[in-house]
Amino acid sequence: MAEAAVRDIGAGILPGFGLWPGWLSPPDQATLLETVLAAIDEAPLYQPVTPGGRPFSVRMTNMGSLGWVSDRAGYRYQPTHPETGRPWPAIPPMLLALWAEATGREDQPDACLVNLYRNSAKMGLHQDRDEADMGAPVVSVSLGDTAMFRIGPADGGRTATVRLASGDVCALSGPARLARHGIDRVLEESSRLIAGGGRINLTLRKAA
Ligand SMILES: O=C(O)CCC(=O)C(=O)O
Ligand SMILES: [Fe+2]
Repeated sequence: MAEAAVRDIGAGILPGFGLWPGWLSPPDQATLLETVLAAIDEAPLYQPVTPGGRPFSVRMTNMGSLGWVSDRAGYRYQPTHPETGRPWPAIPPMLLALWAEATGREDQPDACLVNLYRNSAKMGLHQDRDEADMGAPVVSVSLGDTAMFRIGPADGGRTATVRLASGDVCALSGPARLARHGIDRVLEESSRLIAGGGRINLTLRKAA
C-alpha cells in the first residue's frame, strides 16, 4: 500500500483535489486487479445507457452494498445488478483500507463503481452528485492504461488535464467534491497490466 514517499500533488491543480501518483506498487496493482476480475466474474460488466437512451462507451459493474446505475429511468444507486438481479460483490478490504488512508475518515464507502475503458471509450465532463451526502469525498483508483483526466471547478472556468496512470489514486473532497471531471481519452498500450489492454477505474463513494 501507500509508502510515505507517495505525495499528494492534487491541491496545486485544484483546491480539494487529491492526487497521489504511484500509490499502488506494481504487485499491489496486480493483486487488486485479480480481486476486481473475480468480482466481474460474479457481477458481469455491462453497457449502461444514458437516461436519453445513448449507450455509454465504458462498460460498468459495481462492488458494495449499493451500485451506481444508469438507464432510461435515470441515474441512481441500487443494491442489485440490473442484468443478473443479484447483489453486488463486496468491496475488497484492500480498497476499504485505501479509502481510510486517503480520506483519514473512520467511515466506509458503500459503493465502488467499476468502469472499463476499451476501444476508445471516454467519459464526458460531469459532476458526481447522485450521492445522498455530498459532503463525503470520492476516491478513485486507476489500473491499466493511462487516462487523460480533465478536471475543473464546479462552477465552470478553466479545466486542467492530468494523466492518471496505473496505480495512481485521486480524490475529490471539500471544495473539489463537485468539480467537473471526465476522461478525454485513454492512451492505448501504455500499460501491460490488463490482459487485452484497456483501463479499469474504481470509484469509491458513500452513496447512502
Ligand atoms: O474513469 C475515471 O477516472 C473517472 C470516472 C468517473 O468520473 C465516474 O465514474 O464518475
Ligand atoms: Fe465522476
